[in-house]
Amino acid sequence: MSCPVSTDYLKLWSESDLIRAIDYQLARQAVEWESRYGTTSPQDQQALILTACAVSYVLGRGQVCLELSAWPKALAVSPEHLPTTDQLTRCQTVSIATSEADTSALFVVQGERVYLNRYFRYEQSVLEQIRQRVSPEGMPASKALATTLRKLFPAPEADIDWQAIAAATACVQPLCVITGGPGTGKTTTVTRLLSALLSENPDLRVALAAPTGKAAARMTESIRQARERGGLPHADGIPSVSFTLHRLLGWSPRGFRYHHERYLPYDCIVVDEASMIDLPMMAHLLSALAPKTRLIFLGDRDQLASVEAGSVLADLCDAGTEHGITDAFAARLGALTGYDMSAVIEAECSIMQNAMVQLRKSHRFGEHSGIGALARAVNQGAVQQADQVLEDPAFADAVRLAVDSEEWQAHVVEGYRQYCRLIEDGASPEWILDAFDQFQVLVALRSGPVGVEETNRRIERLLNRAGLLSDTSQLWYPGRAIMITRNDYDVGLYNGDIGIMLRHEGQERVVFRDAEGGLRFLSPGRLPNHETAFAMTVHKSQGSEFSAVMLLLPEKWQQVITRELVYTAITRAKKQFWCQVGNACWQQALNSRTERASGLRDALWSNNDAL
Ligand SMILES: Nc1ncnc2c1ncn2[C@@H]1O[C@H](COP(=O)(O)OP(=O)(O)OP(=O)(O)O)[C@@H](O)[C@H]1O
Repeated sequence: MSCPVSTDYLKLWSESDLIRAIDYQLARQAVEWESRYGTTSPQDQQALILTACAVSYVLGRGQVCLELSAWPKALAVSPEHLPTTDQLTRCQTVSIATSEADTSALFVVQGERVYLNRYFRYEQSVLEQIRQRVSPEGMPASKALATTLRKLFPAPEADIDWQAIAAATACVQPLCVITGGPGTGKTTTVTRLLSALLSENPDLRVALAAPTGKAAARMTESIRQARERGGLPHADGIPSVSFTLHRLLGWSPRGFRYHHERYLPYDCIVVDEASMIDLPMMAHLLSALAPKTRLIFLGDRDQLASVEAGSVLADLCDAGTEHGITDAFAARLGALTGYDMSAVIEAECSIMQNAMVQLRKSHRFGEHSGIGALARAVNQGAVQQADQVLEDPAFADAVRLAVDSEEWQAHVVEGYRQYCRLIEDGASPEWILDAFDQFQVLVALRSGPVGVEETNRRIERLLNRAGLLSDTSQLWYPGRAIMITRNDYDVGLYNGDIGIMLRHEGQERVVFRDAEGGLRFLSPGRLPNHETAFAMTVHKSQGSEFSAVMLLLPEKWQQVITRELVYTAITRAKKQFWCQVGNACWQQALNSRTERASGLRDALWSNNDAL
């Protein structure tokens, strides 16, 4: 941009969808608020307009703050018009007047980072809680803990069993992160470690939670299976249901029931799919914990971050790096598990290092799994290696389809055939819901020829032409699969919940699974916001798994198509993964990372005093 910026100019940007209406509104309001506190130079005013717009714009893209060195490319501003550090500092004097007596700064500037005040406070609150909770050497434990852990994780091998280390860490750290890709044993480990904690204290009050209803339901099921496999002592103390985080914290339109003045009534809380937790939710969760409540996060640091702003899990894991820990903590873990931990001692440790364990060995995807090999290659951005996996006939479970072929359509018809048959036969709703989980089409974008809306229309037409679904030109027809897109606490449906339209007792009903594994039948008119779900975006698929996944990417690469997005899509598949993507888009996707600006990582690294 070469001409000076004015709010009128931003209005034009907003009207042509370059920025969001809310970005323009914030810039306009900033100028209004600023004018109450005296006049500034036109240059300062321009810097203020730009800063307000850019901070809001990056927030809409999941970034907690604006980093001056990473000015958003979409806001094409020539270097001479970029705000200077001095101007930013002066921007801090702009305040929001909530009442005559009460004003608070609109922005907080920290070096090169500019935050909206509220987000700065969330970040500070998370940081403060982590500093208070992570303990350099861990909490004291009973003498029996080592014996219990060695029974639960028997036969020390030559190589360190990181599941045993993760369990020991979570038993002695008030806050702990266990990260790992699919099938690395996060659920198995947490089930065993809960058994160990319950052996220490049979009255321990445990809660299980996840960010979405779908993820909570999956956690319930995984924990049930792990309990059944385990034959674990005190397994009765492990809950058989999981909450959504909103439900755990007692959210209502009036606010949260549990907060810094009324703590959650649990001694230990396990949160699965923690990569999906955004910064405001993380701040609420941490502040609602009693000082002695233990918190265990499970998640995959390499997955896409939350849809809303923040990438807290990845930030915590980045501050934990590899398996390095302090010598005192290594001795502690060694005594608990029987492993020699001397090889992983690091002199310089961040505060998170003694509280984060990464599981690397996948027990689901062995050496011969194409899905596992592809996920690893994509994660490393190794395009050539990923291509080899996709082309190697030995890896039949990870296959690339030619862009101009109609092959994907044949797979879609096959993928949904069994599901459609069950609909036609009027099979039990449980079977139908199970059949729907067998296959899923994933896309990266909302609009365009390979966007979610158009792809759903194409799939409906395909299934109709194949004689598998009828009446697909109607809004509601038997077999229409929908996904809820907004939490509705009154109806009890949550973002990501999947429902299927059926004829039930002579009525049109949409069937959902509830958190306890039962069924709910609702009339279509009662549903909160929803959309057709034969295809869904990769973002919406987080927290779900399917037997087979088909990923459709557009020919032309777009900024949202990153390595993390492709990795998340691949790791939704349990048995089969197909993707249709052109070379250029594939290469660029694997070479692009999702950038998430935040001050958390640096702050966690800089606080070494406690260690
Ligand atoms: N140490 C182990 N030895 C053998 N099998 C294991 C081990 N740990 C886990 N498994 C098996 O690997 C599979 C995946 O384990 P689990 O569900 O605990 O992984 P996860 O990391 O929670 O997976 P997801 O990311 O899908 O939630 C299960 O069948 C489990 O029994």
